[in-house]
Amino acid sequence: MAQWRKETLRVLVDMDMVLCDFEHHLLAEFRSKYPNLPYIPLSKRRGFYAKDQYDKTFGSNSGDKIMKIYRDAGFFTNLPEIPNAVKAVKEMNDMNLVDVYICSSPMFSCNTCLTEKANWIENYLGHRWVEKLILIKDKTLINADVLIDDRPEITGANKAPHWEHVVFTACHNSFSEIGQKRRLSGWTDGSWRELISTFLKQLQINNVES
Ligand SMILES: O=c1ccn([C@H]2C[C@H](O)[C@@H](COP(=O)(O)O)O2)c(=O)[nH]1
Ligand SMILES: [Mg+2]
Repeated sequence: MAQWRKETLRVLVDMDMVLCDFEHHLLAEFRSKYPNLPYIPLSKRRGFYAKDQYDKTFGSNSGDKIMKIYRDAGFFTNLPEIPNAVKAVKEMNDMNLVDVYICSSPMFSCNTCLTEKANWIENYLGHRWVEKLILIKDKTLINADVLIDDRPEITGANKAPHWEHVVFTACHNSFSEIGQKRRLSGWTDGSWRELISTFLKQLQINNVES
């Protein structure tokens, strides 16, 4: 019987706070809309949901204002790029034996979020990449080797996802406890190459063993 050999490293790359700067844009919009209201500078952001921290710090009126901003049409299309993300992801996908997909959780409470996320990918990465876009609430259901994502805890229906979660450093998680997980601090210092090379070596070892 022919042996099944897995030959490519499948990498999932998240969107918000990995490819696109959700937090920076959210704060800029909040300050421009409400110049007289108190705000949380990015250096003081803690916890995944901005709304939760605004609720706790300034009351739910402030949290509701924050939420309204990211639910408004145009918010997701207009997110700026995380520095060097597009170049790095394209280079990663061009590496021998590496196949990159974009994997993002859509926000169904925002009517335009799905199409805006696809628009962002088309605008920044190009039309071909829209076919590599996976929009799903539960990332544990996707079979891949690596997931690069800023959310420190990723849980879902599959209690033992195949991928290894690498935590991408963002303002809200820089002080979060991440246990044994690896971190990627950004796209500008080239450390993503070493990370992917380590995974590739592991894959080659597994291929030889199988
Ligand atoms: O404060 C926040 C931060 C994020 N969200 C939403 C917006 C997105 O739909 C997801 C995160 O998407 P990924 O591309 O998978 O990072 O979470 C929010 O509602 N509030
Ligand atoms: Mg994210």
